[in-house]
Amino acid sequence: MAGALPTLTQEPTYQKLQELFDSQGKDLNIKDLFVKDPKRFSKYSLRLHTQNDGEILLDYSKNRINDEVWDLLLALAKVRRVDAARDAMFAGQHINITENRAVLHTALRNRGTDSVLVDDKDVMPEVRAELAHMKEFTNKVISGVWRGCTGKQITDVVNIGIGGSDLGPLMVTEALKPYGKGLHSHFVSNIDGTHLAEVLKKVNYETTLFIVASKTFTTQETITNATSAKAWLLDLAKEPESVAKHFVALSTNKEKVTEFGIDSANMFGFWDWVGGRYSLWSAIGLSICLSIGFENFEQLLDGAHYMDNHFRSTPFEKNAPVILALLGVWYSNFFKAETHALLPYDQYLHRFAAYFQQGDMESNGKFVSKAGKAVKYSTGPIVWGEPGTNGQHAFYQLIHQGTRLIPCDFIAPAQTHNPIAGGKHHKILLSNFLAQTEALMAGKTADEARAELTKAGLCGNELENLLPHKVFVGNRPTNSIVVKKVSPFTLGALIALYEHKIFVQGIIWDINSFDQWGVELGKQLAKAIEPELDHCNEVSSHDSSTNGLINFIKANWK
Ligand SMILES: O=P(O)(O)OC[C@H]1O[C@](O)(CO)[C@@H](O)[C@@H]1O
Repeated sequence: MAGALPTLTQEPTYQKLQELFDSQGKDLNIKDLFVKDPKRFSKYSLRLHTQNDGEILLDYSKNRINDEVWDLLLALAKVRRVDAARDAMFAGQHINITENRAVLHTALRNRGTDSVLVDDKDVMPEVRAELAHMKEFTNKVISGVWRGCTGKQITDVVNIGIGGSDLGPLMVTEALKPYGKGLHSHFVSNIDGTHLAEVLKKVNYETTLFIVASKTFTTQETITNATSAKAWLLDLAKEPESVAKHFVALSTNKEKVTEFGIDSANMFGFWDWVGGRYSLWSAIGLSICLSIGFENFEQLLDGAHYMDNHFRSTPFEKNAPVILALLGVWYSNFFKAETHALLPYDQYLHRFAAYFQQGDMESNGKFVSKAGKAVKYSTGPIVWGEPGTNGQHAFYQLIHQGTRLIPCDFIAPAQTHNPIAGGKHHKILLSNFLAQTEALMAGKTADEARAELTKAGLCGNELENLLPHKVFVGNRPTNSIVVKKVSPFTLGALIALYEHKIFVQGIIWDINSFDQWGVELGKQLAKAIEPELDHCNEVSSHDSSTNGLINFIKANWK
C-alpha cells in the first residue's frame, strides 16, 4: 500500500504549478496562443467515437493553458493517484469513508458480463434482476396491461421524490422528450403544498400512477407529499385496494415502504452503494423508463457504460473526465474562480445545470479533507447555468464584461430533434453557441471598438466616452462539448462524463465526494421549529432574528 499523500498545497507538483501560474500562467492569453500554434485545436481537442450515436467532440483549446501548464496538470493527476482511486471505486472498495460504503453507480450500468464485487459478493445478478423487474413493469404500464383501480389505462405518472430522487429523473425525462412513449410525466419534490396541488389539478386518479422515490424512505418532503397523494387517491377511489394499483415505491428501505402501505411486490429496490445523486441509473430511473420505454433507458445505461470504459482505460492526456477536472482545478485553485457555468445549447437540456448543481455541489462542497482536517484551498465551485440563448439575454453580460472569471462549458448537439422552419432555428442557435465561445476568447480591443464607432459615425468626446464600455477583454475560458444529437446514449455518456469529472476533482482535493452531512443541520433545526409554530405563545428560545421571524409568521399565517 502506497504511503499517505502530502496535503495538496504541499504537493511538489502543485507548488510547481503555483510557480508557473505566478510566472506566466496567469498572463496566458488564449487568442495569442492560437496565433502561435495553428495546431492548437487538434492538440487540445478529443473526438470520442461511440458505437452507434456518432462522435462526441470535446474542444478544450479555448483555455488558459500551454504545454507546460498542461503537462504539470496531468502530472498532478498522476501524483494524486487518481488512477488508483478510480480503480478502487470500480472495484467496490468502501471509498465513501464517512458512511463506510462502496460507491458503485457504475455497476448499475455495467452492460458487460463482468462481475462487480462488493464485500466479496457479486452484485450484478441483483442489478440485472431489478432491471428485469423494471422492464416488465414498464412494458405492462406502457402497453396498458397494468390498469388503474377502475380498469382504465394509465396515462399520467407522478414521481414524488426530492434531490437525487427527483433531479435526475426530471432532467433526463425532459432531455429525452422526443423519445416519449405517450405517458405524461409529472414531478413533485417541494414540500410546498403548491407543488403537489398543482400536479393533482392536472391528473385523474383513475389513470394516474404515483411513484414514491426515496432511497431512505424517511425524507420528510417525500413522505409528506406521498401521504397527501395517497389521501387524495383514497378520497376519490374510496377503496383501500386502489393503492396497490396506483402506488409503487423505489427505495432501499423495504420496511418503511411496507409501513407506508405499499406492497413490497410493487417496490423496486436498490442498494446503499448507490448515492442519491448517482441514482438515476437504478430503480430511481423508473419514471424515465415509463417516459421513454425500457429500450431507450438501456441506451442511456449503454452511453454511461461507454464513458465508464473510456474513463477506466484511457491515458489521462486523452481522458475526457480527467481533462475537464484538471481544467476546473486550474481555474478554482490558481485563478480563484468561484463558479463554473454549464450552458447547454439545447432546450431539452434545460435542467442539466440544475441536475449538476446537486451532482457537483453536494459532492464537492466540502471544507474538510478525508482525514477531517480543514483544507487551505478551494474545493467544489458554485455550479450554475441556463440553456442558450436565454442565458445570453440574462447573465452573459457579466461573463463577458464582469470582474469575475467564469469558466464555462458549452454543450450543443449538431442535429436538432425539431428542424422547424427548414432548420433555421437550429442554425441560429448553433451560430450563437459558436459565436459566444469565440467572443469570450477573442474579446474586442479598444482599437477594434474605436474603428467600429468611427465607422458608425461617432467622433470626439462622444466616441471617447463610449469607447471603454465597448471593450471586451476576452481571454475567458470555455470548453465546448458537441454531440451528434441528444439521444439516450449520448446523454448517458454526457452525464457519466460529468460524474467522473467530479470524482477526479474530489480525489485531487482529497475530500469525500460521496457523503452530504452539510444538509443535516437545517433538517434538524426545522424539526425543532415545526412544533413551535403550533404554540400560541411567542417564541423566545432562538436568537432575536429567528425569534422575530417565527413570531411574525405566527401572527400572520392564519
Ligand atoms: O432519496 P432520499 O433518501 O429521499 O433522499 C433525497 C435526497 O436527500 C439528500 O440526502 C439530501 O439532500 C440527497 O443526497 C438525496 O438525493
